[in-house]
Amino acid sequence: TKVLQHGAHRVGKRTDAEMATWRGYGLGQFIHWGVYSLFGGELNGNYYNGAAEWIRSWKDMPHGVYDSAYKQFNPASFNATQWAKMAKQMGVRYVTFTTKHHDGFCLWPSKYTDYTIANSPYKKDIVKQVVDAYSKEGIDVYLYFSVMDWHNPDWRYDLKTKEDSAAFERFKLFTKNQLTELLQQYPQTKGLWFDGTWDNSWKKSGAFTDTLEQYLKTLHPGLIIGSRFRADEFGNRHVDANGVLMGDYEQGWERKIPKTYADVHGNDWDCVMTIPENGWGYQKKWLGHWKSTNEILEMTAQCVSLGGNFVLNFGPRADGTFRPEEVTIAKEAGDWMKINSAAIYNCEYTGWEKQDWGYYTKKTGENKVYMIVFNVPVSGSLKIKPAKNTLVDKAYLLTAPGKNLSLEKLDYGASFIHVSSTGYKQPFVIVLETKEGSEKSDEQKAKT
Ligand SMILES: Cc1ccc([C@@H]2N[C@@H](C)[C@@H](O)[C@H]2O)cc1
Repeated sequence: TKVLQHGAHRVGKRTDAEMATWRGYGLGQFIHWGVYSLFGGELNGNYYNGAAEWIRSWKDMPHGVYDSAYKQFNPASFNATQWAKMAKQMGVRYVTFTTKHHDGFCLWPSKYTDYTIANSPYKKDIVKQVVDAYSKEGIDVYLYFSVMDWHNPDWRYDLKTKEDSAAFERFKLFTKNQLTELLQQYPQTKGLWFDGTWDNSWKKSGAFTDTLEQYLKTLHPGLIIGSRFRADEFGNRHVDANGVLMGDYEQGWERKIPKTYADVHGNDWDCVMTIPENGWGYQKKWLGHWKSTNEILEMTAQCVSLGGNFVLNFGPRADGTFRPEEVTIAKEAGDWMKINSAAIYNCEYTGWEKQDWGYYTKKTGENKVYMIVFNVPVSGSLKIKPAKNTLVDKAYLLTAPGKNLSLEKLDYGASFIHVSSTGYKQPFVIVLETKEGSEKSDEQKAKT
């Protein structure tokens, strides 16, 4: 391994209480809201075929049109309490909210630029309303912050000239100042979700990113920052030159989910996901397929079963209302979570061999394993193969703890759980009560 000045400062997961809370969330909400929400991916009847929050970069979008649109941003009926109650009902344990996206428009009254909500017709501090309302509902708040800032004239994609470097020095100070005011104005914030850090200018600023991260954590002890923030002195991102994660959790799973536990390399991680195929800000027209509630629940179960959190994005309209599809998903997912959240909250990877019917989760130190069943085979026989030195005492539906399901022992320590093969409209949870021990083969039994 190389001796790095600005690589990872910790190998393996954080072991403090704040990170343990983060690890147990299971389900989160992402919200993308800003000037881009005014356009909804459309201008003069033409639709941008990229992600709606990137519409400023569309060749058909004159920068002057986009950069003056904030003068129309006036969500008079915005009600952060309604947002927070919808999120509470959905069963999310944390929310990640866009304070400033790539366009540079600040949803808080930043002292370091005029391009903020304070100079819009709405005037009021949106970040404060969101932080206060969600915290009041008991939902932890994380702030999304884009380093890349298309509005700030000192932003640079690369550092080629002395002038570039002089400008970027000003930009780095601007970034540090904005992050300082966010943490000082909104101290309830539990973490920062960084984006827009892939360009050479930032990759060439490894030492600065290291110093800044340490400064932020000194300013706000316990602060949680993912792997998308830092670069090491060689410009490596997410993992340093020695392959060690730089950050409190792996932040690379954007619109994708790891297939196996090996893919997560023993790190904490979250997956952030859109309901349509792509697009985070409000889009008038969702292109292609959008996910059903059952698909969302399956992604949630898949993430928790591999030790991560699933974070579902909502893109409210410029007036602060949500699309009906989003309201429906929040309601339906919440109804399922009300019954089944024992298999999601504070759950982790079990190490049991994955089966086709769905996903295993378990709580640390509990002699229970949860089966979250999505695909019941035509036989109605669900195969289970406990981890070695683990026996299953009994099995029952989470919703019917008094009624044991029939467990048929098979060879090699496997068993069948026989359930009805039809009639399912949504996933369900089976509880396996476990104990230490190993299956005695017939020969072994015969010997004793
Ligand atoms: C190529 C690319 C860059 C940035 C993004 C941003 N990350 C997501 C969390 C959204 O904020 C999206 O705009 C998506 C794709």
